[in-house]
Amino acid sequence: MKIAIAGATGRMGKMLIEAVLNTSDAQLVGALEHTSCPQLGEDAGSFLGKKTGVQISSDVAAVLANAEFLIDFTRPEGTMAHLAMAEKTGTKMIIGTTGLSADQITNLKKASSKLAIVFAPNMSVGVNATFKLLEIAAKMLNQGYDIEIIEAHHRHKVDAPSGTALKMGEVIADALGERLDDVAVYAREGHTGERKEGSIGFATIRGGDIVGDHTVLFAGDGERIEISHKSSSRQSYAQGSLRAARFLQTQSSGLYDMQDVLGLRK
Ligand SMILES: NC(=O)c1ccc[n+]([C@@H]2O[C@H](COP(=O)([O-])OP(=O)(O)OC[C@H]3O[C@@H](n4cnc5c(N)ncnc54)[C@H](O)[C@@H]3O)[C@@H](O)[C@H]2O)c1
Ligand SMILES: O=C(O)C1=N[C@H](C(=O)O)CCC1
Repeated sequence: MKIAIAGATGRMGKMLIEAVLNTSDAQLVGALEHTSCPQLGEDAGSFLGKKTGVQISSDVAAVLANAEFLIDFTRPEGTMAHLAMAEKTGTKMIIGTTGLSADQITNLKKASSKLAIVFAPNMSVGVNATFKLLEIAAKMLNQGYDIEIIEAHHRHKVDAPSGTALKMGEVIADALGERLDDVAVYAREGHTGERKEGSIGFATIRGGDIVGDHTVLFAGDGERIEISHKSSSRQSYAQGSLRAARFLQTQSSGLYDMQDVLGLRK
């Protein structure tokens, strides 16, 4: 698999470069960064003390012309710019960027009529298994349990709630026959009044180097059930992304997520 990495100097970009270099069926063919990145022109493996022969570049057209796959963990505006070029070059995309707007997701859907894309807020196997556990729990605890989603991430994270927390909310709302937009409560402050029955609350913690923790609390009378996932390394996201690339080898178009990649779709 000829793979280019976008956001090559970021937390995920570096993890992905290392994973590609250590994977026998993958070859690093490009490393993208935005035009003001100080490391442009450096070898993409220099942070590992390795020479890969791939320079960090901001030339999206040139990098994508040479790549079968682009793994993109950047920012929504970067991902959209890369997508526009990938549509021209036919480079399949694995997108982990979170915080996309509804319009940006509509653009992804349009592009996927001709381009194969995996787009998922969390590439780890464990989180995607947790989505299934939440679906089962929500169906079993659909009366008398208040649902709250608590997520914690490092101090550098720029979007909230996390894409994973929002997806957990969607999975639960869907299992309960609701639309997340109708039942979500994203913030509480001041005199909020009593909790609205059937709402799904979100709470966000940001601090230190927390890789990513998610807990869904089902709070009933006299008991609480918690379903938690905790990431201790970004490796699980990188390995999931490589699984997504392998999955896309046999797809010529369509928008997929990790449930498709892992064969978990019902
Ligand atoms: N889906 C998942 O499994 C998963 C896992 C971890 C992180 N993420 C998401 O991935 C994204 C990146 O996370 P991170 O911790 O690596 O962030 P980061 O800030 O460490 O890295 C982002 C990289 O993108 C680059 N970038 C920023 N804006 C750009 C633009 N407009 N064009 C091109 N490049 C641009 C930055 O220079 C940087 O190298 C976030 O949205 C995060 O929520 C998703
Ligand atoms: O570190 C981040 O940023 C993460 N973002 C994803 C999200 O928003 O859910 C996945 C977990 C890590």
